[in-house]
Amino acid sequence: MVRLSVNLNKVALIRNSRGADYPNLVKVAKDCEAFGAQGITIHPRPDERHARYTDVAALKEVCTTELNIEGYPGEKFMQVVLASKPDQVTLVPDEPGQLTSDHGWDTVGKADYLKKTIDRLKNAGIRTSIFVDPDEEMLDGALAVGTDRIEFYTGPFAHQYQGDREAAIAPFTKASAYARELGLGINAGHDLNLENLAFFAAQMPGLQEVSIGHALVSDALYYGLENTIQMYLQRLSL
Ligand SMILES: CC(=O)[C@@H](O)[C@H](O)COP(=O)(O)O
Ligand SMILES: NCC(=O)COP(=O)(O)O
Repeated sequence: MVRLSVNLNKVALIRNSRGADYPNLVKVAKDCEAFGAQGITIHPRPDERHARYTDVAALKEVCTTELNIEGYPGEKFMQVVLASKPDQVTLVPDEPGQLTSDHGWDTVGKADYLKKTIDRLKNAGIRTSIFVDPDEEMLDGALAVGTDRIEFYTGPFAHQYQGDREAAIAPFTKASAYARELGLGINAGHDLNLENLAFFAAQMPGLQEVSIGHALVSDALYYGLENTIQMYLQRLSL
């Protein structure tokens, strides 16, 4: 089974735009879970333009499925996740102020930093995942730094999907088989949507979890949140 973790960054973005607490992130998270989501993700960035650091503790109190916190492991981020102990922390190599995530870690060049960070998280009992491109050298590096899982950055797959989906998926299928050989758990995310998700999941041996936010929240404008979550779950069950 591939778990669906709903990323609520875009819900937080709407909340923040009026300086009040509506939509309320905790309520939306609980509703997503009631509607079938198997996890909740947020990605607080240093400017807190969508998810805020304080959202981590608030969500930790209510989430009954799996709470996944994504982000660059600056000291503030680390203090917040070590205090709240979400189920999973996904390390992402984003610069402060980056519009959105657009690449995976250099797990070889940043090995010392990643290893120290992963050790701190694992010592606190938190499962770790690191955001990577589908590249065998980077997967070897991921294994060496001790992460439990990797999350494939699926932006390039999503962008190429319309033009040539076989070419788009090929590096991911290959890397996914290699990650399994190494014993790494496999997550994936970025720009997955109703059109590309079923194909992606079907071609990815061992895929454990997808985190989806931008497209899912956008689809909810048309179909409603409950229907939308069911539609994504249906894509994962094909
Ligand atoms: C790592 C990743 O792909 C997601 O966390 C994504 O970056 C969240 O998207 P936004 O921050 O752009 O909403
Ligand atoms: N880790 C990917 C994620 O949480 C959501 O990315 P997107 O669906 O908002 O592109």
